[in-house]
Amino acid sequence: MTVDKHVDAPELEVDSVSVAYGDLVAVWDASLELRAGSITALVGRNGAGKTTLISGVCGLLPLRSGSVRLLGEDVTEVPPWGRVPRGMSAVQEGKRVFRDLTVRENLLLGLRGNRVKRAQFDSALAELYDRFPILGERRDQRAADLSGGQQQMLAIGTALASRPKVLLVDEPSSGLAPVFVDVVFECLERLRDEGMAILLVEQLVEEVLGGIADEVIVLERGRVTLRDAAANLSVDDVARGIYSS
Ligand SMILES: Nc1ncnc2c1ncn2[C@@H]1O[C@H](COP(=O)(O)OP(=O)(O)OP(=O)(O)O)[C@@H](O)[C@H]1O
Repeated sequence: MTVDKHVDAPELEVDSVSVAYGDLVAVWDASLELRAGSITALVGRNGAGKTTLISGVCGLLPLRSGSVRLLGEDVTEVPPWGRVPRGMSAVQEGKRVFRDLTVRENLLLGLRGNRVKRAQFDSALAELYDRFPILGERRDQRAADLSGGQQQMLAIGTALASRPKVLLVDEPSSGLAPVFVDVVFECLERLRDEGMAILLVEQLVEEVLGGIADEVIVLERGRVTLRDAAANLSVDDVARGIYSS
């Protein structure tokens, strides 16, 4: 019998990545793997390097060393816009939506930015409204008039326009009331259950361990200090990882 060696291959392989701002190295030698149908949470205190790592992985910041493989292909030298059609999409921190545009206009920009063909706009929008009914109901309203949780859903919906296999999400709970955090996390869990590989930067350690994460990576002063299945970890373990150095 022939065994397909790609069956268990990770969707994303980040190998010994370092990222610097000039002389300041903010991430040292970080490695991680994302598998289909899983959520990996990246935790660490403020300034640990979480956003820097995610920016290096999606190509917004150049790597000082190391490599990134996406669906088996080395994309280390591929610019961020070239990674999107290859299957990677990112949601940056702070609900990056265009507040003065309507929900529909925001989603259309996402479709255009992701090079979806014009003839497919209607079906792609219908798919997004199906996934997020509240966005469908409010399609003609300005994004500024949505709640924080709905704006975060819109940001995620825009990132989904390219039908990514790998989704990087930077602190989607930031600034949200707990009820909206639940809604956003449910949305991420649904995407995971549909087979997406998700890297989630998150400060809410209890929520991360309480169900949403399959794997947890702790980053401290730019270095990975702990990496394990969420089921094997307690909040204290993670706190020790964060405060060990
Ligand atoms: N544009 C920049 N120029 C120079 N240094 C930066 C820049 N952005 C971040 N840093 C530094 O890099 C380090 C890592 O910052 P980063 O934003 O990645 O941390 P973080 O873990 O995402 O923090 P937070 O949870 O506060 O968002 C910090 O020391 C920060 O001061």
